[in-house]
Amino acid sequence: NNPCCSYPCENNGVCMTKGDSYSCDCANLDFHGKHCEIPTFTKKIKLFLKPNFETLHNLLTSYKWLWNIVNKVPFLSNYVMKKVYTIRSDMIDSPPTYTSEHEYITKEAYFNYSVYTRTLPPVPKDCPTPMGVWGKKELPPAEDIVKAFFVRKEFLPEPIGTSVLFPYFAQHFTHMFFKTDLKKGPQFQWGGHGVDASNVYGKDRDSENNLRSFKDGKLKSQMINGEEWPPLTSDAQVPMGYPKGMEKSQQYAMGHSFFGLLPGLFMYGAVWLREHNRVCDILKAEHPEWDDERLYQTAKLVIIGETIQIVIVDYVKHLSNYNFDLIFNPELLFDEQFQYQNRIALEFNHLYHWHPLMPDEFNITGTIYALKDFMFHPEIVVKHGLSDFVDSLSKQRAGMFGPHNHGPYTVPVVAELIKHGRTLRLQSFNQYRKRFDMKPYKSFEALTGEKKMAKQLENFYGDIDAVEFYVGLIMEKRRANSVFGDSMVQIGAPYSVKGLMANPICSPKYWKPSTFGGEVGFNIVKSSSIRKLFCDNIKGKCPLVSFRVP
Ligand SMILES: COC(=O)[C@@H](C)c1ccc(-c2ccccc2)c(F)c1
Repeated sequence: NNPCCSYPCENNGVCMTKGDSYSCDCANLDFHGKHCEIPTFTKKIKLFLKPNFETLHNLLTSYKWLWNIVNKVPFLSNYVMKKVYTIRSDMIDSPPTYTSEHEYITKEAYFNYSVYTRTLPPVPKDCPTPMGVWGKKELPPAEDIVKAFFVRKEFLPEPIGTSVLFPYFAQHFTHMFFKTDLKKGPQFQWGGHGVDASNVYGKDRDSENNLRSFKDGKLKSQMINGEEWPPLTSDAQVPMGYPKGMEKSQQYAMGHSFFGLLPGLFMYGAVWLREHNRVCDILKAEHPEWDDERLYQTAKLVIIGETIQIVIVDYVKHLSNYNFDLIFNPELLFDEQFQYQNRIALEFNHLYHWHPLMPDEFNITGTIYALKDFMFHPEIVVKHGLSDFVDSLSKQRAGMFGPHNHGPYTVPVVAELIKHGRTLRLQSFNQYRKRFDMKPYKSFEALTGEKKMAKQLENFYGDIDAVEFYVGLIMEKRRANSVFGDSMVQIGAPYSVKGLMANPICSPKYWKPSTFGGEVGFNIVKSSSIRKLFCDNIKGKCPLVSFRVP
């Protein structure tokens, strides 16, 4: 059978069968030899000089005094940030190379936008085991894995003090580009492959037109108790997945049909709506001669810019837990070869399933809501007011990403995710470790950092090289004072950084004052932060707005 099932080619060499033998294609790689195992001379030097992940991570998350200096010296902080941009982005194939439908390169991979791209091709169908050659003939039932390792017994709080504001930001932000079209299949998606602010403005022109007021560039909204909120679907006809029996007066219209489900998403929908309309007022004051369309389109670009700024300096800064202040500055890449194009990968979608961060109940200024009382009740946010709501989420701890912390409502979601990984024949966790420059784990104990679960995992999978992608991410031991394990950072960071910096607004032709309505708009982008996003849109005293509990 297929000799490529054992993945004999190292360093991203491409395995090609020839009858029942194989050859490794090492073209355009810094390696050669039968298995692309021999580095070229220059590569040897680079590999020697490359600091290993462990040292880098420890350096970045300790030595506060050192980073306080680096953060203050632009020459140094810009140098470090440019390294982060280039090293991370270079890990992503651009143009995209594989899809879930073929284990070899096809023209589909480039021209078919309606599927997620794949960083590693699917395991060939004619292999001895689901993971190639390792492990058992059959993978254990997903339900058994979930029951044994994922189900929450008691809420495990996130160790560094992440607040519930954080996972809701993650969910609202990533629903811009994680839009699986399950009717067609788990490899199909209907998103725009990047930060396109479709979570605010809707998925297509039709939805956009229904959400716009067509006055002064603004989006439709309604005033309730002196605060600005999203309109109702009776006023803005966009598809919102509300359950049948739901009261009409609670059916709010937003950019994504899913956002009516959770008040945390409604909160972000509301604050971005206010921010868009606030920016329109500022732009109109600057350009009284501009019509509705120009105000709308320019405000939209400002919102995209604000989103990327906030994601880098607040959101990613928090989850990386680095002492180094991350910077959003596209100019750092202007003297590099850089592809301003992005394609959302299936693996990025899978790794971003952070449901363990969600608690089972929410404390909003003393009122406790069980998750089931939260769902499809966006009016809770209106009742408490935006200020008290964001303040409460900033004070409540999020859950830890790891084993035994999936709440009951998320168990079916994660079981389905594991099944999708199998349908789409994702390669093993260790294969992805190698693809992202990490050493594969040699034992189950090395992966989990303990004995009990390692033994159980071994009973299920038989071989460490047969552990599935998402299971590996969940079971991986976490480093001290980190939100995630090494693999989540090392695999997620390239997708994340590429997705942010390859946005068109970061390209030289876009990244200039005139794109954002002049210096005023440009400065709104550069000075935005999660705290400012809320405080600029809440009258009176600003509440606590933080991804970390006090
Ligand atoms: C040097 O490390 C990095 O590049 C930092 C900035 C970094 C960047 C992005 C992530 C990240 C990982 C998973 C999902 C979303 C973001 C991350 F965990 C760390």
